[in-house]
Formats: sequence, C-alpha cells, structure tokens
Amino acid sequence: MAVFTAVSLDDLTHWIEQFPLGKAIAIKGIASGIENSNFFITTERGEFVLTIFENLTFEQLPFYLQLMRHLAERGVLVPAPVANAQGELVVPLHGKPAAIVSKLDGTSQMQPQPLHCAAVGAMVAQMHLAARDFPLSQPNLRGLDWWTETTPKVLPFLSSDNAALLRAEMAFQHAFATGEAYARLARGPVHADLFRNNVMFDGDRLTGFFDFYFAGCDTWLFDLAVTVNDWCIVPETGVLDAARVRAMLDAYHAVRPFTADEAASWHAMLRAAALRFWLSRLYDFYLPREAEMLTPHDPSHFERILRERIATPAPGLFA
Ligand SMILES: Nc1ncnc2c1ncn2[C@@H]1O[C@H](COP(=O)(O)OP(=O)(O)OP(=O)(O)O)[C@@H](O)[C@H]1O
Ligand SMILES: N[C@@H](CCO)C(=O)O
Repeated sequence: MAVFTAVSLDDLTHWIEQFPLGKAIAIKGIASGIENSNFFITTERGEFVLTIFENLTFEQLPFYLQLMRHLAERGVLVPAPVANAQGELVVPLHGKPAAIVSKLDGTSQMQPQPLHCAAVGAMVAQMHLAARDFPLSQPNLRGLDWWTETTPKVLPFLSSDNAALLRAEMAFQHAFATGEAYARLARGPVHADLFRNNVMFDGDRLTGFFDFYFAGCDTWLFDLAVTVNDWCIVPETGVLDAARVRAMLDAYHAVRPFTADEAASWHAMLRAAALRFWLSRLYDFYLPREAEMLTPHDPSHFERILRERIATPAPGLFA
C-alpha cells in the first residue's frame, strides 16, 4: 500500500484502546500497493495489519470484512478481522474507515512454479464454494459498469491504436456479458484481484489470500481468469505458460468441476480480465490521487496481455 493518510504512534495509541490488543508498540507504513493506506502494527498481542480505506465507504466495508470472517471460519486461509469492544470491524480513524486484520506469515511468491499455481487454484475453488452461503451481496465495483464509466475518461490520453483497441474490446465485452452462456455461469462472492502480491507462501506452503477490497459478486470464471493472467504468464510478454495454466486449472477443476458454459466462455473471460486491469491502470496512471508514497503500476503490461489474449486461442479449461 501507499500511505495516503499518515498515522503516528501517538494517533494509534489512543485509537487502539477500543480493541482487545493491548498497548500499541510500533507502526510502520507499507509502501507497496495503490488503493488504501496500510501499516504493520505491533501491539502487546502481536503483529497486525491496519488498513485505512481511501475510496471505500462505511456502507461498502462490512461486505469485505464479513466475507473474510466467513471464509476464515470455513477453513479458507485469509486474514481474520479483529472486532473492537462493541463488536465493530470497521471504525473511523482520521475520519476515514479503518480495520485491523491478523498478519499472515510468509511472503509473496513472485516467481511461481506449477506447484504454487496448483495450490492457488485449489484454494480459489475452495473459496468460491465456501462463499456460496455468504449472506451479504455487493456487485464487483470494478465490473462492466465501471469499465463503461471509465473508458471515456481515459480515451483522450491514448494513442489512436490503443483507443481503437479499447473501443473494440469494450464492444466485444458488452456483447459477451449480455449473451446466453454468460447468463448461465456460476457466480458468487469472488476476490477479483488475486495477483501474486495478494497471496502469501511460507516456502511452498500457501499461507493465505489477502487484500479482499476489490471483492464482489461476479462469475467464478472471471476470478480465475484474473488469477491466471497474473500467475501463469511469461511476465515480459504476457504469453500464457502451459504448465502453470494446466496446474492451476486442473487443481481448481478437481475441487469444483467446470461446466461446458464455462469452457465456452473461457477465452472471452481471459480478455475481460485483461481489460479490467488495463483500464484501472490507465485510470490510476493518467488520473492519479495524491500519496505520500506511491508505486504506480504499468498500464502497458495489460495492454500487451489483452492483445496477446485476443490473438491467441485459450488453453482448454478442462480435458
Ligand atoms: N494480512 C496481511 N498479512 C501480512 N501482510 C499483509 C497483510 N495485508 C497486507 N499485507 C502487506 O501489505 C502490502 C500491501 O497490502 P495490499 O496488497 O492490501 O495493498 P493494496 O494497496 O490493496 O495493494 P494492491 O496494489 O494489491 O491493491 C502487501 O504486499 C503485504 O506485504
Ligand atoms: N492488482 C492490481 C492493483 C490493484 O489491486 C494491479 O496490478 O493493477
């Protein structure tokens, strides 16, 4: 995370009294990430992560925090939110919504092998199944409606080639999302941002998924396409790596079998997932917010992936 809102140890000392975490000992801003302000905090009870939400509202946040709690209770490895003395998971800090969650062990695996992709694929399927009875509902706020709103905002900044690509892909995705196969796809709460930097591994052992703040109700296949587009590619070219794709898809399929409609939708969904991140990166690049520390993401990476997905047939979803 970048730090958009500064929090001192003094600020934390008073604020944390409402949580059953003992006294605050240290706070450290986390520089990676682009959406919220994140801090590692140390208290008498151990290490936690404090997030101040820069864009999400008090109304939207229960969905994410309750979802994490729901998944954790069902054996999906995710950070557990910490409630204050009133049982609240989201509490104002410097006038913005904030939450504390447990800190996961391990580090991100940025050079995944097929065994890491298999572990992620199986856990994604478990997460989809475990969320089926989650009672709250919220749309994917970075779904088709947001793409439609954002496209005219970024178009003026694009080369004519890229503007043509964006317009054409938006037309293709509108047609796909209103088609019959799409309507039949399984859906429910999904993570929707499960990049390598949002998963922890301790050696080869998966220790958890985190950063659920783009989660929402969408198709399960979209979630998997987002995940494949980050975990199973050659980073320089965006080309899919057959062994890693196979490992992830087969592990998912073994837990939650794919359907024929999903197989027919897979290629279009890989394109949708590439478009989603091309657009958000363009938006953040050309229309940035102020931040004390900021690590912008490169939009051209997802432009390359989108062009590559359009040009190349998708690997089969299952045999
Ligand atoms: N529960 C957690 N346990 C351990 N580390 C965490 C946890 N939550 C966040 N972090 C650390 O903080 C960093 C930034 O967090 P996060 O990915 O949520 O930020 P972000 O701004 O939402 O990032 P992104 O760009 O992926 O949206 C992570 O890379 C990770 O190192
Ligand atoms: N995962 C996103 C950042 C928002 O979480 C990206 O790489 O563009």
